[in-house]
Amino acid sequence: MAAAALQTNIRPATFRVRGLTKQSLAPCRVRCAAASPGKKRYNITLLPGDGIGPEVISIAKNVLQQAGSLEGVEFSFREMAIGGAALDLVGVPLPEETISAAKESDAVLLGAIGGYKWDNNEKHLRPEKGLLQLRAGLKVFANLRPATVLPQLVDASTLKREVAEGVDLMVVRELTGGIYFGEPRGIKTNENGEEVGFNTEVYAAHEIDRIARVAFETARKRRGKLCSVDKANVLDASILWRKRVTALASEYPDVELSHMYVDNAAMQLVRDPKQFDTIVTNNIFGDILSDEASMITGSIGMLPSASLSDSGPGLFEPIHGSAPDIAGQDKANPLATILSAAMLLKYGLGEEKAAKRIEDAVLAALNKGFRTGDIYSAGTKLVGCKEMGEEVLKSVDSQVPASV
Ligand SMILES: NC(=O)c1ccc[n+]([C@@H]2O[C@H](COP(=O)([O-])OP(=O)(O)OC[C@H]3O[C@@H](n4cnc5c(N)ncnc54)[C@H](O)[C@@H]3O)[C@@H](O)[C@H]2O)c1
Ligand SMILES: CC(C)[C@H](C(=O)O)[C@@H](O)C(=O)O
Ligand SMILES: [Mg+2]
Repeated sequence: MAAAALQTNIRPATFRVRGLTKQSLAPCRVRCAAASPGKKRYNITLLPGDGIGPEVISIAKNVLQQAGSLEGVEFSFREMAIGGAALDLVGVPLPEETISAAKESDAVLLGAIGGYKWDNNEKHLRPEKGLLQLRAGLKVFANLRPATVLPQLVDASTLKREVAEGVDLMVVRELTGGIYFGEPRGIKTNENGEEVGFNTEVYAAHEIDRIARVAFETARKRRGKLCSVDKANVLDASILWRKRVTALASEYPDVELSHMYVDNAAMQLVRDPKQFDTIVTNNIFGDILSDEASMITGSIGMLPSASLSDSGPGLFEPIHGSAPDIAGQDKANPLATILSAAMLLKYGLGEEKAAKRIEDAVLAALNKGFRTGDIYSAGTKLVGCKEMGEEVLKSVDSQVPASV
């Protein structure tokens, strides 16, 4: 009953994923079967989730399908429940059927989870728990969050034009460790009868090494600058983090490594964001700094992300949440999710041409002046979530063949 209730648009899986290479995080290679002649076929798990999640996912799905079809790529979509939607359906935030489907697919595209309705649930019955279980279950330890100020959106930034213009940085966030998962944790009553809440920031050397390698490789393919952000002046876990990252630097002589305390990094991001190329940091600092970086680009509604493991499907999601304040009002900016679909093609499937089609279509829609409310500025055309999606779709259609 649960499986039937959770699934829509189900098609059977027809192939397996071989996975990402550890060293280079090259796109995973997929063995294809049962596609039309000359076509490649991939299975995608869609997790719309809550709030604006379903609104932005239905748009991103259409864009993905269209860009793929122009490049000889077919998709089978399987929609599954997660977060509050899953709690309402079957009483848990990550049903067994959902994690199984995600593991069997070639890539996972998620909208967002969470909402007021479930805010007072016990912690194991919160939508957020489902997302954390999904990330842990897929072992997606490397979360890439690019923040790029597009020339079309410089005026949407809250920073001055000369500060925001040309910003192009990548936050590499460790995603399956640190204080989010560390034990012991909990709320207990101490000897004075007072309640005490506690969590543990913990990193093993191998967890630091593998995320640092991803970051060095990422920096190497970008502008060759890596800034490791920690709190090594206070936290033991950060002292080890800095030691391990420093030790790896000799393997990447072409990458210039620097270190920065997180409080300074938060300040430098708004003072002079152009100083950053690639930032590597732990789970919680990456969560906070990426939201901060998103505003430099104009809106949190613009930032996509890719979460990758050593092998198996990647998870692709906008960095924003379910935005309950605007859910159901056709106000959400779908571009972060559309650009997450482009990251899915590029990092998850190695379909760079189809990815480029989506990126170009987003730029084309912006060039035509279309803006959702969060990125609106005088002289541009205010549209809703659906219309922005339709404009991106039209731009995908009207493109000449993409060159990568
Ligand atoms: N990955 C996720 O699914 C994820 C991420 C962050 C927060 N959450 C959850 O989402 C819920 C709301 O959290 P929050 O309010 O702190 O963060 P949020 O990101 O949902 O919203 C913060 C602000 O940004 C706006 N916003 C977010 N996305 C937007 C978009 N695409 N277009 C236009 N405006 C957008 C919202 O309207 C709101 O004013 C909570 O339950 C939280 O736990 C989920
Ligand atoms: C919803 C929450 C668990 C999540 C996080 O903290 O990782 C979110 O803020 C994010 O950035 O994806
Ligand atoms: Mg966050």
